Amino acid sequence: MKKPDVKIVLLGDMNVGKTSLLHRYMERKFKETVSTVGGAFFLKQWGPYNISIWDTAGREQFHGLGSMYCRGAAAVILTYDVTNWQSLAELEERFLSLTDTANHDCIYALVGNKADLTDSKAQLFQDSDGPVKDRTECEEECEVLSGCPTPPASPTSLPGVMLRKQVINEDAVALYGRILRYKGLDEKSSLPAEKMCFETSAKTGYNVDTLFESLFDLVLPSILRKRHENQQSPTVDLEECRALGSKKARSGCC
Ligand SMILES: Nc1nc2c(ncn2[C@@H]2O[C@H](COP(=O)(O)OP(=O)(O)OP(=O)(O)O)[C@@H](O)[C@H]2O)c(=O)[nH]1
Ligand SMILES: [Mg+2]
Repeated sequence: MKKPDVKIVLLGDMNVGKTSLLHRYMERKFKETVSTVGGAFFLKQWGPYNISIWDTAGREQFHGLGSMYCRGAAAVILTYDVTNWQSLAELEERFLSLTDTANHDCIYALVGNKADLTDSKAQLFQDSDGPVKDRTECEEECEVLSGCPTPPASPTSLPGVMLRKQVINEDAVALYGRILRYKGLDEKSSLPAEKMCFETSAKTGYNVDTLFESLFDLVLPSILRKRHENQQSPTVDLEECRALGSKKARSGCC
């Protein structure tokens, strides 16, 4: 198994769509999920580098594991659900302190998932690798969501019913500022909120590639630094070895 050059961790409350985001990115699919137990990782080859992306359980009972997964992380994706205000509040109340074990130069992204439920652009987005949905399929999904048939199509009508957006981008931007302050970082010399606050849909794929691939580019300096340090003093990262252990598959869980 390849040794990861860098680690990215997904954190956030249960049900916000962390696992679904990873499936969408790695497998190009939106599929049924079961609530994550513990954590699981995927390995992504990005150019000459190997990036491990860790999915964690949002359920309270696994909370204690969070800081272990964050240990040595170069980036943390703090995920919430745009239709659920509490899921944003939980990031600050419950998850932020877990990132104390991340790298000192760790970068933080705030991700509002399920944008397809509130935003027609996200709902109509078509992942280039995903199956093409026809209008009937969209209408069926809409009926499941709303519990009633969609009105007859008109040139301006949306294919689905929108839910109320409980978290707007400004809320995420404000939280990003508070995260920087919590970390003792200066806003002016940190990555700007506009670059680090995303809205995504794991369901349609909206912004999912942009999210992961922007982060991959941003963690490159961390990879280069780590490689340089390893060349200076070649040591074995015991924690990483223990965590990744004898897993032979490309992805796994623990
Ligand atoms: N409409 C919509 N539903 C989504 C989206 N992402 C996830 N879901 C649904 O939300 C539910 C939870 O998704 P998961 O990916 O399992 O959530 P999670 O954050 O991994 O949850 P835990 O593993 O319990 O922490 C599932 O029913 C998904 O189908 C999305 O972008 N849009
Ligand atoms: Mg999960």
